[in-house]
Parts: sequence; C-alpha cells; structure tokens
Amino acid sequence: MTYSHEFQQSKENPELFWGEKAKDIAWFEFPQKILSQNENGFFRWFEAGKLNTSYLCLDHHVKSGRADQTALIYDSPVTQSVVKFTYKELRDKVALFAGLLDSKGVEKGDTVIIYMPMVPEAVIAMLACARLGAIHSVVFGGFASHELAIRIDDAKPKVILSASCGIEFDRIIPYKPLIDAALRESIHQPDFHIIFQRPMMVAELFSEKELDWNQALQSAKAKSYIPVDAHDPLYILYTSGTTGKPKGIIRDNGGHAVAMKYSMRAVYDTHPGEVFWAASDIGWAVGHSYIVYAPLISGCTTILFEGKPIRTPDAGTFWRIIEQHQVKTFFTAPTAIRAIKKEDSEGLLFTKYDVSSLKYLFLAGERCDPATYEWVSELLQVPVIDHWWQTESGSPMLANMAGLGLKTIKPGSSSTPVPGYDIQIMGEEGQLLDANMEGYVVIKLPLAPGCLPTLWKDDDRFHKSYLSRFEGFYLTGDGGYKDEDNYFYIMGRVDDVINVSGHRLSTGEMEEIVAANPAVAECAVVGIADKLRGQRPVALVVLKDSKPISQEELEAQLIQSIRGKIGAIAYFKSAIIVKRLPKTRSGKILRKIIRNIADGVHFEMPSTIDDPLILEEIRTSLHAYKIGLEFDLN
Ligand SMILES: CCC(=O)SCCNC(=O)CCNC(=O)[C@H](O)C(C)(C)COP(=O)(O)OP(=O)(O)OC[C@H]1O[C@@H](n2cnc3c(N)ncnc32)[C@H](O)[C@@H]1OP(=O)(O)O
Repeated sequence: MTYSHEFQQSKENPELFWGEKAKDIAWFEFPQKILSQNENGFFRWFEAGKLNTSYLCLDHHVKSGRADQTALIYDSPVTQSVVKFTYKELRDKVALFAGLLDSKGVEKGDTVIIYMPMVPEAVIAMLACARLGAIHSVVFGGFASHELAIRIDDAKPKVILSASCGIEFDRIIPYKPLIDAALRESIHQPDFHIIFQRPMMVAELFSEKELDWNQALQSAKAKSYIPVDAHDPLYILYTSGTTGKPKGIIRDNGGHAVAMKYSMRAVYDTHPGEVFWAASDIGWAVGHSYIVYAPLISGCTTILFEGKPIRTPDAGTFWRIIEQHQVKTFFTAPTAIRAIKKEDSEGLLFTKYDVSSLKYLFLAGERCDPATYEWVSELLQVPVIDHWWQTESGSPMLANMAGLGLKTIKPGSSSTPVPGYDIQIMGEEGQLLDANMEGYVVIKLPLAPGCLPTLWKDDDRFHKSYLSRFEGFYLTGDGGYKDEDNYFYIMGRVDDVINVSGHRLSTGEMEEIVAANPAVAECAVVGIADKLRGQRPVALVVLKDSKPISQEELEAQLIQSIRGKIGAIAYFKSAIIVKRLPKTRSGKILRKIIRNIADGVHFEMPSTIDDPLILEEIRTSLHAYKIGLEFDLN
C-alpha cells in the first residue's frame, strides 16, 4: 500500500478506510457504525463497538503467543536499575492492581488521577484503570501543587495514585507534600490516596485514606477486564490553553485503539516483537500514546526511561539504551538532541556504542530546527523524521510515513498529512491559501479516530476553542505554510501557548500569576527563542506608581510565584520592568511584536499601533537585559 493510495482513500471514503483499519483490533463486538455525529454535531467513531484497551495491550497478546515476550523495560539510570516485564507478568500485575482499585470502589466511568514519576507502577496504574473502564488522568510530575489542584477539581477523581518521590538528575523531589498542598487547595477530595513508597524517600502517611501501595496490594485479588463502549473515555489529559484553566482532552477507547495500531505500522514501521522507545514522560501525550498504549497494543517491547538525555550519567545515555535493548525505532524531542549536541558535539560518546539496531529517529514536541536535524542525521546515519501532532490528536497528523515507504526528507518540514487528516492553510477570512503562503493550520472535519471527541465536561469550550473560528474545520492553533509538494512547515503557535523543552505551557496563565503580584499594574508574558529549550517565557511588567520595587526583587518574587504555581518546568527566569506596553488603539497588547523584537524577526509596523515609539523603548529594555542583542534589528 503506497502513501498516496492510503491518503486518497482516507479522504474520499473515510468510513471505508477506517472501517478496514478497525479490523486490526480485537474487538469484543465490532462497531455497527464507523462514523456518526452526536446530538451536538460532533463526530464519533465506531459506534456500538465493544472493547477493552487493557485487554488489547496485555491479555490479547498473552492469549496469542506473546506471554513470555518482554512487554516493558524499565531503564532507570537515576536508580541504576533495569527491570523487564513479560506480557504475562505485566498483565498479572495490572490485574492485581485493578483488583485493588475495584476493592476501593473504583468503577467504570470513575476518574482516577495518577501523579507519578517514571516508574513501572505508573504504567500498571494506567492499564489497571483501563481494565476497569475507569478514566485515568495522568498529571506530569513536574507540575506544582496548584496545577494538580486545578486538575483534581476538574476531574473529580475517586482515588489519587502517586509515589513518595521523583528523581531529577541526582535530586530527590518529594511528591507527598505537593499532593497534600494540592488537596488543601482543591475543593474536591478523593476517597483514597494510594502511595507507592520508593526506598530513597518514604512518605509519611497521616490518615486512613492514605494507603501504602504494596501493603494494600497484599489483600487484593486479580480483576478481569470489563468491556467498554468505543465512545467511553479511556483517559483525560490536561493541556495548556490560552487561559489559566487547562483543557481536559478526552481520548475515547475505540478511536484511540485503532489510531494507535495504525500509526505504529504506517508511521513508525514498527511491528510485533520489535523494540520501540519514546524518551518522553507518561505525563505528556507522547508518553501516553508511545510509551504505553501504541507499543503494547501492537505487541512490541516498550521502554520506560527514568532519566535525562544528559548527566544521567552522561550524553551517551540514549545510545547506551539503544544498544542494550536493541531499539529499532526511537522517538524524542529536538531539545533532547540539542542538549546532547551541546555536551558531546563531536559525538565521542556516541562512538562507544553499537547502535546498528536503530532504523529510525522520530522527532516531535516542537519544531526541529535544521541545524539540529543536520547534526543528528550525520551522527546516526539513519532517517531522522520530524513529524507533527498535538495532545489533541494523540498521534501524528503530519509525518513522513516510514511504514508506507519513506519519501524525500525536507529539513524544517514535518512532511505531508497522515491519512485521515485533510490539512489546509487558511487566511484570516477563511480562504484556503496557496503554496508558500503562511496562515492558520486547519483540518477539515471529521478528524481522524483517536482525536479528541470533546473536552471533559465542556462541549462549549471544545466548540469555541477548536470549531467556531472556521466553519467545518478544526483550528489547530499552529501557524505555518505548505510547499508545492504539499510538505507542511509548522512555524509555531498563533495563540498564547508556548513550547518550552517540548512542554506546552500557557503564557496566559503566567500572565495571570504575574498580574496577581501587588506591584504589577499590567504585564505581557511572551515566549522568546531559546537555543536549548526552543522557547522560554519572559515577562514585561508595568509597575503601579504606588508600589515601587526593584527589578531584582520583583523578578525574584515572580520566579518564585511561577515555580510555586506552575512548576520549575516553566523555566521562567526573566521579568523586565518597562514604562509602557505596545498596544493597538483599541488597547490590545501587541505580544507578537514584542516576541519579534526579542527574536530579531522582521515585522511590519501594525497600522493600528497606538504609539510606535514604544517599540524602541521595549527594544532598549530588552537589550539592557541582554535579550535580542545577538540579532541585527534594523
Ligand atoms: C518526544 C516529544 C515529547 O514528548 S515532548 C515532551 C517531553 N519533553 C522532552 O522530552 C524534552 C527533553 N528535555 C529534557 O530532557 C530536558 O529539558 C533537558 C534539555 C535535559 C534540560 O533539563 P533541565 O535542565 O532539568 O531543564 P528542564 O527544562 O527539563 O526542567 C526545568 C526545571 O524543571 C524541573 N523538572 C523537570 N521535570 C521535572 C519533573 N518530572 N519533576 C520535577 N521537576 C522537574 C527540573 O528539575 C528543572 O528544575 P530547576 O530549575 O533546575 O530547579
């Protein structure tokens, strides 16, 4: 099957196309209708199909001859351990943990928050929820207690699952105080909190609602899988929107399973028995899809890596893992490659390992700059495939599809649309733009299976955020252009979302935190270019006349507030006091222009600007702070 044949078929007859792909899944009952619309007009895939995602990931393989194949390899340089689980071992652990959850009253449709580091128990917890038809919501361990509290109040979990600590390089991060603080802040209170005690830091348990994971398991009985409907949610994954409240992306069971299976073969060219490694975190969409669900549904071996690309112990860690576990397909973020390049630009550590098992490197999470692409391609001598997707889609939307025959790689481009995604570039007035014209990246409805069917308990926000701007199209929030060969170039967000080290964060949320400081009259937080992290946030602040404060003091306070509320991952390090902010005559802050000045990008003076002289003031303030100096601004 060629790419153009598959793509054309998916465009002309999506029902036929996805109906065929659905046959690759071991349903308990095959769907009666492939594509339908609900009462709101939202598209739904695989109506009346019955399945269980945990069954697909585990029991199905145990039954069909993979019981003794390694399913999961936990490789943790920070604890110096490597532990392997066969499909049968993992299935048994998941069934037992599902039994524990069941005994604590967790039922189909209940929500469970998982706030855990990269330990096998986190994967077991996800699959145990799926086994019961409970909806998990994994919260990235790097988020601070306030972010956790917001998610607790929105998801209203029956149980919280966590661990006593995480490990960042050589630092122990206690989790229990963060959860306690989140529960003091949240209105909703779960019935139980089950804590996996790690030996490097044992958490103190204060009440009967707080259970020790291993102790509680001692009396648990294994629980079998429960058939769920294709439309039932498998999980909620919160992602940053333009305001402080994150969006609860829902993933349904049916569409997700079909999309996972299809993408492993068609995008990643990875087959049962082969080793697939996504060096991400289970707190992100990549971690959900390509550490846990897609490799397991496909009968592959997956790797759970508790470490960093550098300093755990060095910039050769990735290559060591590829050699040791015979990885065929590797997936990471460009930031990770930039970090390695910075520490080992000559690739000396790389030469210590035999990485001949590796067939592909896939990159996503942020735009891959051509310099990083060239460096890593030269080093690895395998195809380096930059591809594009979002938390909302759960799997790639633009990719050079290795399983359908690789096409020419064009550095800077994420290649062509994956079957199921009719991607277009649109102008302000909703007109489709020709090649080489930059505009909004939009997708003609219906979206492919696996994409968010709506937002958790918020159909209105789903419609407003994604469907209302251009009738009949999904607004991705990204901007870009395509070339004459229909290769797309994603240039970055068109809204207040930024990407720091592949982590999607909201500058709108940061502005809310900065604006809450008593000295701040008004502010703008923008994402500026960062050599290692892709982007980092910077705040421009106008002070209240009545509240004098030094630049240093204000900056220290704001850094503390953002670390405390969002987390250190925001990498917020700079707050700059300015006299005024550039605005349009109607009072809208010109954030994009501020960003352009900081990044040295040419811009047209907006005709609606209130006072053009402010731009020079901003430039001087940024320069005084050593931002934008490396660029020729004139
Ligand atoms: C594959 C596509 C995707 O999945 S994209 C999403 C996943 N992103 C990546 O895999 C990006 C790869 N990036 C990295 O490995 C790191 O960012 C590199 C480049 C090594 C830099 O590490 P580091 O210096 O620690 O910076 P950072 O930006 O990661 O972290 C900033 C501060 O946040 C902290 N942090 C990070 N993760 C956690 C966590 N899970 N739990 C607790 N804290 C965390 C870091 O320790 C750091 O804190 P501090 O500022 O040093 O105090």
